[in-house]
Amino acid sequence: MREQVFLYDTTLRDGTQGEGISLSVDDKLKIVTKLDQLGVHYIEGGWPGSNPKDMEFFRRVQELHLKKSTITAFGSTRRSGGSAENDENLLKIIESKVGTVAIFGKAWDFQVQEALRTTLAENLQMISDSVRFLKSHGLEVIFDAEHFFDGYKANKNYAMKALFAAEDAGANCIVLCDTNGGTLPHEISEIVKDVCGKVHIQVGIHCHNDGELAVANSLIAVQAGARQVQGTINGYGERCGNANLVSIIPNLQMKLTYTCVEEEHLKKLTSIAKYVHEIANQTAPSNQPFVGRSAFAHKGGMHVSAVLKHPQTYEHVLPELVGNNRRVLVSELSGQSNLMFKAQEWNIKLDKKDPTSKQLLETIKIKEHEGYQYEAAEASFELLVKQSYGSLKDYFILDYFKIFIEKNGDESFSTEAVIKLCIQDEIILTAAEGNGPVNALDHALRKALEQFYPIIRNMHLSDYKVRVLDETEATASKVRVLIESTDGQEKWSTIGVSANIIKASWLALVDSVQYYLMKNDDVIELVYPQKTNNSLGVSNH
Ligand SMILES: CC(=O)SCCNC(=O)CCNC(=O)[C@H](O)C(C)(C)COP(=O)(O)OP(=O)(O)OC[C@H]1O[C@@H](n2cnc3c(N)ncnc32)[C@H](O)[C@@H]1OP(=O)(O)O
Ligand SMILES: CC(=O)C(=O)O
Repeated sequence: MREQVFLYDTTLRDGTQGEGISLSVDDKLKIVTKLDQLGVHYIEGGWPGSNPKDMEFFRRVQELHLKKSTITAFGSTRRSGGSAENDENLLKIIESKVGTVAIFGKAWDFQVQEALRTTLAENLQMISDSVRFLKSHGLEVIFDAEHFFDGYKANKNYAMKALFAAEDAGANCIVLCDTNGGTLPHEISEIVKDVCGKVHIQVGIHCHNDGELAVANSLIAVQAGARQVQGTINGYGERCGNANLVSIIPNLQMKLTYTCVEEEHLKKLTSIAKYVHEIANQTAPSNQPFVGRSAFAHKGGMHVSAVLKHPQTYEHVLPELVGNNRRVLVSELSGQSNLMFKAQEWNIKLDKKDPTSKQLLETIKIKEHEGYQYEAAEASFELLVKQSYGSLKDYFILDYFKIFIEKNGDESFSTEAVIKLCIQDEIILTAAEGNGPVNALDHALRKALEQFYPIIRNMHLSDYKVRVLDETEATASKVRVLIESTDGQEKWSTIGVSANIIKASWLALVDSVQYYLMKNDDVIELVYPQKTNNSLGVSNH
């Protein structure tokens, strides 16, 4: 029988204490909807006594019809020397109309003396008064014992008294917080076990990641008896962050024997992690466990060879179980197996023994040595494979291009490109201006191609990156140009390498256009059959 572990998400509160994370009320409401769909039990919306935004959140969240999640408010125990009934923070919690609240109180004598500047007895009274007050208003009360593990190590007797004060006042759950994030797994295990043997209400765990152990500490706390786990999506939070629920959930559910969410909801983890990164305006780390783009990306030839035989050889879980997917990267570290996998994706039949495959692998390794990086430019790689196997239709031939850059008297520069192409036996000469040489070339190329392939209007370049490959050569250095393009739906990346930045850009640009035309060949054939029935070569590769 699997035991239930309750999830308590604090992305909207502790998560926003992370540097660079700021969420509007609308952002918070969107995240709440997703967490409810995942099946998170508690969602801490914010601190009503902190700011008007959080107060507005608690007003508006009542309009959502949540299926699974309970919204909770956060706050501290009453101020030292005051009364709970008159405490502004506690009154704001009541005003927020939540049914559940988490209040934090000090469990470390050092903190009581240094941060609160009050007596140990008054702190226990603050905990007790605050819990009792909130309970008298009919709330479910979760008591977050701040700095519990440091407090336990410094003065176990006092740390336990803080917990008993909350329990005796009627708290429903006691959460042990590793607030400074420095506790080690074996300490967490021993201390949680001890506490679970001494209190009679549910015990929870709240870990920070300062020792990069927040996930491990949360898991071991559950094994030691904790039944509520607090954390954030993607591990956002104060300093180095909170325990990452996106990793905790599959570990508890797939590796250990606990239930947190319904089995089929595990598949939502990848999309929810991405969604929250997007809303929080954060770059998703590609190596994020379980859900990152690289979490199941295999690069070494040996690994790919084995994974193709059985995924378990280099994967700890199947990617689809958490909504992710397996990827194979191509680089100088590839073997034939990498090529086989990629070719399969494009419906090309490759034979490991075929000399063309061997030749292709050698070409890749030589090109990577020259500075190409195909794992970052899969569209260029696909073109290379198709060209090697003679299945690439060429759409235009470059005769020449010329670029004119003029510096005018008023400090401004003007740039113009002239291009001559052969497209379907016709010679086309176009000129265009741009705000730089690559932009002018792009415009001139499009002007020529649009006459034959109007579909080209649907695509544009969305990113252009240049990397100097050998800095010691200064302006004579080789450069790698990576271009990202999009048609509004798909994105693709292409690459060019040369000591001449214009040439490198041209190579990447031509690949980008060529790739788009190739991907839309059926449309081109359908709409302009008379213009595509010959095959012309572009000497780009
Ligand atoms: C471990 C955690 O993550 S706890 C959550 C931390 N998060 C935040 O602080 C974000 C939201 N905070 C805020 O908006 C503000 O700090 C407020 C509105 C809550 C308080 O603001 P201010 O009244 O200006 O106080 P300030 O932030 O400067 O100091 C905190 C006060 O709370 C007191 N305090 C700290 N912990 C507790 C506690 N558990 N119980 C009661 N009082 C506490 C401190 O002693 C200090 O009191 P002092 O001003 O008498 O020295
Ligand atoms: C309560 C809380 O956020 C902490 O102790 O880290």
